[in-house]
Amino acid sequence: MERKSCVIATPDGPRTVPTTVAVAVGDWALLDGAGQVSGIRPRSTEIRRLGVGGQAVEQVLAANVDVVAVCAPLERDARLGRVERLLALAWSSGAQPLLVATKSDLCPADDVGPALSQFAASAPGVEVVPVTVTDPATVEPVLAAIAPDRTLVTVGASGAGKSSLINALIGGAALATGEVRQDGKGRHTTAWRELVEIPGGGCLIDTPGLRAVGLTDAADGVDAAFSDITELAAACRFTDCGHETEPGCAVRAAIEGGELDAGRLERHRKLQRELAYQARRFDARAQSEARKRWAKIARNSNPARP
Ligand SMILES: Nc1nc2c(ncn2[C@@H]2O[C@H](COP(=O)(O)OP(=O)(O)OP(=O)(O)O)[C@@H](O)[C@H]2O)c(=O)[nH]1
Ligand SMILES: [Zn+2]
Repeated sequence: MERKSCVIATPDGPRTVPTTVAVAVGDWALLDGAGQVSGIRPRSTEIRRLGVGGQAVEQVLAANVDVVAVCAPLERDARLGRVERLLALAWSSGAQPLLVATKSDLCPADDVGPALSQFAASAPGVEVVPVTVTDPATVEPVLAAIAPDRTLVTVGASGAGKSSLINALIGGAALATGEVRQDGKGRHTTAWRELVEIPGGGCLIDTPGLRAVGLTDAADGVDAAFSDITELAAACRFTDCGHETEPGCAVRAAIEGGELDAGRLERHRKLQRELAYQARRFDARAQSEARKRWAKIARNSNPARP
């Protein structure tokens, strides 16, 4: 997405400047003599998703992020597929994911333990932090993940509590948080992307509500997000085991032994199918563009043709 101007942070505060290159929030901008952005420093990490509307184009949501805080309300039988998809997005960015279980004050006491266990099983290798904005001490582990100079981005469904978490982290009301609609569907409360400095060191990026996240080129991220299944599958008798009825299947054995949730295997399959589908679409788009380019070259080299 090419932008004609962008907002950069300067020692004197934010400034809107023209740009000749596509920039993402978190980029380090290089300014030329005329004061316009003429380049960006190489990115250490990149959070990518499919363009809005599911077009086969990639969109960089944020750059140079160190920690991706996947936000989801703490509840029993939460939408784990959505959490796992965001964790795959986080892993594929190159940043360290963190699972922030928001609004823990709304979770009935009896459900807290089981809900946290479900989150932990959906997030191998990821720290799970329950937080509530009603108790500022609960965000301490998140602050610890940012200090002293790291950048954290929040991702999660609209209404998941991203802006509220950021407010709690900076200890103020810098971002507007929206009222959730009475029908419980929530609404798009943040319409911009913002980079905020935390008084204690580090930076926060708030992205607009991600209702649907299309993964792109995230096979490694999906592998990392499902490292438990990837590791189990390595012990299957057949290297191409489909974990259906094959003999010596370590994945099915883990499900039968109660160590792996059958639903998680299903969700893993679903994400893999989606990735394969997206890869085909990207291929098809690349081929169609190559055809158009060649047609144009052929027309230009033979002006007599229509
Ligand atoms: N009870 C309670 N409510 C919370 C908590 N955190 C957020 N909320 C409420 O949940 C609603 C949504 O919170 P936001 O922080 O605006 O959610 P968001 O993820 O930033 O939403 P978008 O900007 O749409 O992406 C608001 O009404 C908040 O007041 C919490 O810890 N406890
Ligand atoms: Zn198997």
